[in-house]
Amino acid sequence: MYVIQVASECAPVIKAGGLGDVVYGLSRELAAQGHCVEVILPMYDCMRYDHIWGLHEAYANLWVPWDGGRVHCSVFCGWVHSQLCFFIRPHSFQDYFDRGCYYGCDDDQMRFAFFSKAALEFLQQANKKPEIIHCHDWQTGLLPVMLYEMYKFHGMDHPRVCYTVHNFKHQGITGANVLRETGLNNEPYYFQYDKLQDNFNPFAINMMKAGIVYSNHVNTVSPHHAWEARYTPISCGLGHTLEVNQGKFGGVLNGINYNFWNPETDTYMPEPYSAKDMTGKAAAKRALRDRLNLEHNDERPLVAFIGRLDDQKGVHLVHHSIYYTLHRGGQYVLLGSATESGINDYFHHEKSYLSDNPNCHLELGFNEELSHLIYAAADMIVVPSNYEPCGLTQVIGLKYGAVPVVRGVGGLVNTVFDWDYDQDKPQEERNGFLFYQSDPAALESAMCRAFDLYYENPTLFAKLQKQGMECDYSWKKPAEQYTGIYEYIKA
Ligand SMILES: Nc1ncnc2c1ncn2[C@@H]1O[C@H](COP(=O)(O)OP(=O)(O)O[C@H]2O[C@H](CO)[C@@H](O)[C@H](O)[C@H]2O)[C@@H](O)[C@H]1O
Repeated sequence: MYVIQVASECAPVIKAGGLGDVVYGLSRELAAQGHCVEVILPMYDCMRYDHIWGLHEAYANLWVPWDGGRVHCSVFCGWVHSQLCFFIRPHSFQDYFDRGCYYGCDDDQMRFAFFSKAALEFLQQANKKPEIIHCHDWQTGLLPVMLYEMYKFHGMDHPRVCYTVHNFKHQGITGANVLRETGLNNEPYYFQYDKLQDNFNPFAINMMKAGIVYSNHVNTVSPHHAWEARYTPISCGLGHTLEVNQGKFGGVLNGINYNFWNPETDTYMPEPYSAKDMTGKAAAKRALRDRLNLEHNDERPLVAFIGRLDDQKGVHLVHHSIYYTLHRGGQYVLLGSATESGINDYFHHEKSYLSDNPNCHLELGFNEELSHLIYAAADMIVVPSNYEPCGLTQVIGLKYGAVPVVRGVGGLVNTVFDWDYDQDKPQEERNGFLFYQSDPAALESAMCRAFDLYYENPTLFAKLQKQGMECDYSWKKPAEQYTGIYEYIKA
């Protein structure tokens, strides 16, 4: 099958979080299973050009109809670790993708509406005929609208659209001007409740709702989160839209790419290791302690948090996990970045307060290389999220022998099975610790069991680590599920 992914991220060249991992990992696995896969991305000035091989201009003159005129774009093409990617670069005074950041601009909705339109225009002008266009998150929500309301009538009547929601919190809610600029001119038509109108603001359109309404299939990234989205307020106002579209909505659990996330081959670590021989993990711990000036003391378990410092991730519990770890004699390493200034200030303050502590390091920023070393060095990884559509850090942690301590929400309950209490799995298939309430006492109830096992029964703790490393969260099964969805909507 010929599949084109259209997204705002693809790791490692463009990565702000898990979306990038998914677009890359799924594309590679689909290709390995025999499909032809291409990825269309914005060409940001700040992306990791060092991860692109053979970058060259493939189409010099892509003219994109926009705001009653046309915008001149170039399309570059290159390989990101064997994955063929196209990068769209507009030459307009707005400099949509030359902002030194991926997101966070006042006109984000306009930037990504433009990108979606340019992607379709590129497919049409380059005469590409994908059977499936796979769109991700609100940034590409208008693509199926433009496909079925405009481009279908210009010969693109074949592609079917699969739309994946990675995070219901960010929906791309914006005004009617986006419709005018894209050429979706019939405002009263799109401002209907069963079309693009936001469910709560009658004067706004909702780009994620647009993707849900117009795509042939919609999914989120774990079965449990799909259930939460239907039956709890976690879908942030889109519950009724999902109810109406329930026949085409489901959940596919994310995988991770074991070529990239694998302690046996990871080049960011000092020594490789595997479930059979864990000596390399001790070397990673030494390297991390050296790098971050932490005390060298093998008695202390190393606890880590890696992720966006955002309300979603349960920052109040992340904060509590630092002090609980120190109280239990452990070491703590945090790697995270915050976009909200309040949260950012809070963790900067915490960082300076703890700066002299030899058992704690807070690294505030985004650092792919360091994240690999932390996963490898950690004994436990904490994921105390308020909500979590899937979560990748616990799955990566498992592969590196970091035992996950997670809150039982979203995809975390589809991937982590409690060592003491899981009702369905035998103990030899369990891999971590869970808690359910979102308060410090609940977090402690799980962390306490992890620390007790580490201190009181190291042999069993090592067994638990190995069981986690042997779990299979590769992309093989999820990619087969996506192929099934593609086949179904294509028929
Ligand atoms: N400061 C930092 N430095 C280096 N690396 C960092 C980093 N902060 C995060 N990362 C990396 O980014 C990825 C984050 O994965 P998450 O599952 O937490 O994604 P996120 O919440 O962004 O995305 C959303 O999409 C994904 C994919 O569908 C869902 O799993 C998730 O639940 C949903 O919220 C991991 O690879 C992690 O190592």
